Amino acid sequence: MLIGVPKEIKNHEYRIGLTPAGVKELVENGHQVMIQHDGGTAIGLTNEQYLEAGAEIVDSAEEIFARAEMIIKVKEPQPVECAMLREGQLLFTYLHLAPDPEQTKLLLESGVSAIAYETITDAQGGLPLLAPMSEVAGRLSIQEGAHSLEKAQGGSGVLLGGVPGVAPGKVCVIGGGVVGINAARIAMGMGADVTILDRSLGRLKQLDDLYGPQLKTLFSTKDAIEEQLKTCDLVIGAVLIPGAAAPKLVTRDMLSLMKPGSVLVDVAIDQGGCFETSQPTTHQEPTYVIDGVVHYCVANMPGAVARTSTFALTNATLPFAVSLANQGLEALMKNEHLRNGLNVHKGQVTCKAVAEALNYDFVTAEEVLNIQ
Ligand SMILES: NC(=O)C1=CN([C@@H]2O[C@H](COP(=O)(O)OP(=O)(O)OC[C@H]3O[C@@H](n4cnc5c(N)ncnc54)[C@H](O)[C@@H]3O)[C@@H](O)[C@H]2O)C=CC1
Ligand SMILES: CC(=O)C(=O)O
Ligand SMILES: [Mg+2]
Repeated sequence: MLIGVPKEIKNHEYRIGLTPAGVKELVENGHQVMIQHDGGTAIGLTNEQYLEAGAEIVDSAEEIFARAEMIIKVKEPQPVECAMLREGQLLFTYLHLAPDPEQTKLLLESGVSAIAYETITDAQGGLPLLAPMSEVAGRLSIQEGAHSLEKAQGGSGVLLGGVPGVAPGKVCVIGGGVVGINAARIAMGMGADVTILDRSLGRLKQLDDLYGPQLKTLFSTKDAIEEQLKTCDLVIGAVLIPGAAAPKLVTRDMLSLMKPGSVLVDVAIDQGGCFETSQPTTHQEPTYVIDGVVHYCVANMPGAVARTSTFALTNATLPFAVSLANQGLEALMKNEHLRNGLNVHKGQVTCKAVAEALNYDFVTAEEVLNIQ
């Protein structure tokens, strides 16, 4: 198969869809890979390294989109990229369609078969291609939150770890999945006072078993969240209902419960955000203030640490990319977990949560792929 990897064009997005090692593996499987010129240069992955791995270096995104049978990316295609997709082509990337009617419409119009990293599943009920970026974003959320608490950033001036004789800052993490546990781990490492909330008692038990009394666990209700808002310095939004728009767990009214200069980091912003006042921001201008509360809502957080993130992402995507390259759509027919990634196929929505969020007819992947 001829595979194309364009340079990412989202604001301050320096990740790339394949590392040179990933290219080498695909080439060894008998495939051809095109990498856009300087696609990885910003993170030290040079054109020479890609050439050595067996890639063809191609000057323009236009040529890559025109020639490739499968496009491998990181972020959801931007409108100019959607315009270059076509029927019969595979798109393998993050999509986050539920909160994004415009992109959904463009993908449907293109006829492309779009497989979203974030809805591919595994046998344990996890999301193996979302997990590596959730690990990055979870860890980064505390780094960004700590920075946003600084006075010069509009924060209250609290040091999360405190110092001898001064209490540490309080961190509340809403959602105890992959983002949540990674955020909690870093916050505890910095010496903060950390509470984590989830609606899954099983998950809270796991977290309690792992961290003991150093981590406080709470069942997530409106009341529990309101109580936390009154005392917390930093709140991390880390909930997910797979494929669906995030539930709004903190309303604008509830901001008045918070101390001035407190910080909300809404990691769930890529699914629309779990705070009512969240609006997607960029690495260039990551924060804004509403009712005295600093909001950090960057939808591509791992792009800030693009080198680490690119290696972590390719580690997880590569086995699926190889399988798609070897078998095309057959790979989806054979593997139900990969099939769960199919969101859009030849003008139809094949992810139930996306169809429900955006009012489209839902057709199962089995139906569109003619699986009996
Ligand atoms: N902004 C960014 O750059 C990035 C954003 N993300 C996003 O972060 C979010 C979380 O991802 P993961 O941790 O991987 O998901 P996950 O599925 O591992 O964890 C989500 C957790 O939320 C819990 N939950 C659901 N409803 C809840 C509620 N009402 N209250 C408390 N907990 C609730 C679930 O029980 C689950 O434990 C997703 O929207 C994901 O797309 C992930 C990576 C990067
Ligand atoms: C998961 C996601 O949206 C990201 O890594 O940018
Ligand atoms: Mg989007």
